[in-house]
Amino acid sequence: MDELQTILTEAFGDSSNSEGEEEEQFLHVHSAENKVNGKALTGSVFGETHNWERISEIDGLWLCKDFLSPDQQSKLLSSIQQEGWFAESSSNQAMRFGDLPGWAVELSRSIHEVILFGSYAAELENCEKGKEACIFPQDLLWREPLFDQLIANMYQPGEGICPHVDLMRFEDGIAIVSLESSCVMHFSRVGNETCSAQDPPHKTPVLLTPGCLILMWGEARYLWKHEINRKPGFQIWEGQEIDQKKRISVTLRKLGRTD
Ligand SMILES: O=C(O)CCC(=O)C(=O)O
Ligand SMILES: [Fe+2]
Repeated sequence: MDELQTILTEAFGDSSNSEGEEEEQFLHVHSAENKVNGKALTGSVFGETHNWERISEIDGLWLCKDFLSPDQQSKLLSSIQQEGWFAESSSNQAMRFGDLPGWAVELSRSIHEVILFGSYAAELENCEKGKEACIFPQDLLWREPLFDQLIANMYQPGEGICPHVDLMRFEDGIAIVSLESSCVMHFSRVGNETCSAQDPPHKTPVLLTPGCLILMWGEARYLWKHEINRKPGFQIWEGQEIDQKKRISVTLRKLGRTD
């Protein structure tokens, strides 16, 4: 068994013997391959390669565009649909605390795995070291549970979310999975607000495509606001206005301790 597989097996157990077998398992570890000698390293989870991108302007902001395959996205969407949260047109948000639904536990586990693979790949490639290269700090990655709160948001075309920093009641280390429509999420530094049209605050755009995962920790979580403005004229990427559809996102966080 190769080294990476050993680490994963130690961390998660044998994936063929996973818990919650009554839940449909929409994510599985199919293969793990690495090439320690060559330059190329393929960290593969669910039989696919995952690429991590660091948003260089913002410390602690990471994007994994290919987190979920189209098939995995459909399965996740149907798990969400089965919850019935968005059955009524008036409802566009659902929150769960504590014990998360089985599919969300599985999603958290997959997030843990892709971070672990990505971190291991970066270490083997021996590229950047230190804080800058860290996809997710170890103390956050290994906390138990990784996440115990979820919000599912559904946005119709034109709907978004105002600039905000997530509440302090949540710990550091937040994950957001995007489904259906692509959108641009903008990040702006806290304290850089200006109302002047001549001097608008600098915003960093990040394209969230269906199936992508973003992680926010440290500065990205505490010192930057994030927003999605889907009003006409704001969803521009590479000079083109994004064709908006309904969008669903799943945000996973960990409640802070109250003691
Ligand atoms: O829908 C999203 O992608 C973002 C959601 C969000 O920022 C939040 O719920 O705090
Ligand atoms: Fe947020």
